[in-house]
This record gives sequence, C-alpha cells and structure tokens, in this order.
Amino acid sequence: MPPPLTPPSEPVRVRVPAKINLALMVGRVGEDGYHPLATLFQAVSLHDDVVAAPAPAGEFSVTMSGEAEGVGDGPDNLAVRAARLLAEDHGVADQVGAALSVRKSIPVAGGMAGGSADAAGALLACSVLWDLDVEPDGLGALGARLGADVPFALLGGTALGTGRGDVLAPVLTSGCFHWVLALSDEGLSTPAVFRRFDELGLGREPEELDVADELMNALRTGDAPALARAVHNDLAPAALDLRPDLEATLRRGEELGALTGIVSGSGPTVAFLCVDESAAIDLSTQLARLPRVRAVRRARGPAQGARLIS
Ligand SMILES: C[C@](O)(CO)[C@H](O)COP(=O)(O)OP(=O)(O)OC[C@H]1O[C@@H](n2ccc(N)nc2=O)[C@H](O)[C@@H]1O
Ligand SMILES: Nc1ncnc2c1ncn2[C@@H]1O[C@H](COP(=O)(O)OP(=O)(O)OP(=O)(O)O)[C@@H](O)[C@H]1O
Repeated sequence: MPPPLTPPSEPVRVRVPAKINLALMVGRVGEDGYHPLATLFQAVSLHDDVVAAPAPAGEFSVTMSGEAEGVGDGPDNLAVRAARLLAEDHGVADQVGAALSVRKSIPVAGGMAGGSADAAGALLACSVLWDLDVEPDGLGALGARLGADVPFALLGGTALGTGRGDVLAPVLTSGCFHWVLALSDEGLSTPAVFRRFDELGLGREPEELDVADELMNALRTGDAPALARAVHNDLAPAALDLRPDLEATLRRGEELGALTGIVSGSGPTVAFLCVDESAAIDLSTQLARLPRVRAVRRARGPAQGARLIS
C-alpha cells in the first residue's frame, strides 16, 4: 500500500508541441494491427496547453477550449485517459484526482499528433500535481500505451522513431527550420489512412525501413534546401487517395515559393518548408486564400517537448 500523498496545491501548466514527420517509412501491418515504422519526427512551435488542477480523489475531468471542435470531454478524452492511467499505474487512483483544462491550437485529426500532445501534457502535469516519483522514462512508457506519438510529444526536438514510432533516439540538428502549415477544413482518421495504405499494397520490407543519410546530414548542417530534397512520407499516397484536393494545395504552395510541401503524418495538414522567415510570412499570406484551407499557421522547428510553464 503506497503512503498517503501530500494534498495537491496549485494548478500545474504544461505546454506541448505538435509534430511533423520529416520522413515516414512504413512497413506491412503486423498481427497487432500496427505498422512497423522508421520515422524522423520534428516538434514544431504550434502548441496545446494542458492545466491540471486539484480535484477530489477519484475524479478525473477535462474542459476543452480553443480549436477543439469534435473532441469530447468524457472518459475517452486522451487527456483524461492519461491522467487516470498515471494514477492507476502508481496505485493512487483512489487518492488523487485532476480537473484538466486543454487549450487546443493543434488541429484535431490533422496528422500533427494533437491528441497525443494532450495525453503527454496530462501525464507531465499530473505527475507534478500529485508529486509522484517517476522513473526517467516512466512517462514515455506509459504514454506509448495511449498512442504511438505520445512518447515523442514528451521528448520533443528532432528524433528517430522506430517500432510503432514509440522507440526514440534524439537526432542532432543545427539552426531552425521555418514551416508554414495549411490546416484543412476537415480531418482525416489515422486508422483510415493506414487501411488505405494497406489496400494500396504499399508496405515496405523490414530492411527498407530506413531514413536516408541525406536527411540526417541536412538536419545536422541546418541546410533547408537539402532537407527539402530529402523529406519523404510513405502515407502521402493513401492520404491523397482519400483527399485528392490536397494535391492542389501541395502544388500551389511550391509554386508560391516553398522549398517543398509534405503531407504531415497521416494528413490532411500540409507542411511547407521555407528558406527563411520572410519567405514563410509571404507564403502564409498567399496560402490562406486556397479552397479547403481552413487556416494557415507559421511554426519553427525543432521545438521543445512537453514542459512546465509558469
Ligand atoms: C501517423 C503517425 O502520426 C506518424 O507519426 C503515427 O503513426 C500515428 O500515431 P498515433 O495517432 O499516436 O497512433 P495510435 O493512436 O497509437 O494508433 C491509431 C491507429 O493508427 C494505426 N497505426 C498507428 C501507428 C502505427 N505504427 N501503425 C498503425 O497502424 C493503427 O490503426 C492504430 O489503431
Ligand atoms: N484531447 C484530445 N485532443 C484531440 N483529439 C482527441 C483528444 N481526445 C480524444 N481525441 C480523439 O482522437 C482522434 C484523433 O485526434 P488527433 O487530433 O490526435 O489526430 P491526429 O493529430 O491526426 O493524430 P496523429 O497525428 O497522432 O495520427 C479524434 O477522433 C479525436 O476526437
């Protein structure tokens, strides 16, 4: 029986980044329904904020605000599931509670790991609120049980992900990359994109699950044009098959001066890499006028992983 916890005091605030996959190499689906991956994640400066405030023991709730359309506030919400899982894993589910608030800027079902960000934020915020003793990789291991992208939302920066995308190794980068994100007027379901990927028969052999040296070198030297030549997303054909209109967004962004455009993860957000900040400002103004583009955001990468804010 763990000792009784000190009663929680002030709300704890955490900021968590969205991600882009600079490379996403996908194998054939396994018996567990997941696809083996090799991916290069980069966290970018588009964030959700998660606040955990004290609540009576056994009560776990969430209030959503910001760009949270379509996300429920019941027990299936990923932030609530994360808080409950953390409490159960530490054997304190009947001693602690949390009133969570999530302010969303990361698009819902946008391929930028928004739900995973909220789960990561809730794990970190509640671990501090409840003053838990957490092993160095304890939150990441718990997070992987909630979603393949959760460990990276905790780590941030730039990292190679293997396994389901949850086994991480940080990658050296220099400088800062300037991204313009075209947010879509409608989300895409991640499982649906993986299913279409299977139907198209696109899975790689295990030995082909590798990230190109050119990409690693471009990151190490901070060379945006070289990075633009090396980015790759195996899920793009499946996402474009489900959303053919994204092709026009990609083409137009490149015509308007982006170094390259990629579908972000499972889509439908399209991420454009620009040579510098001024090119990113120009592009973002022009892209806002495209059909089916709900909003345009500028972001820099790499950004920090989940962190406490005052
Ligand atoms: C597309 C990516 O964002 C790329 O980073 C991720 O692979 C998806 O990560 P995620 O949304 O956190 O994924 P999860 O919530 O764990 O899984 C959602 C669904 O995506 C599919 N999925 C996910 C990860 C993976 N390696 N193989 C899969 O096939 C499965 O159908 C799964 O049921
Ligand atoms: N706190 C949350 N924020 C966003 N979505 C949530 C949350 N909790 C549950 N969900 C559900 O999770 C699903 C996926 O949403 P999410 O925004 O994570 O997609 P995504 O960014 O495309 O995911 P990924 O990039 O990790 O594949 C949605 O159907 C959404 O309703």
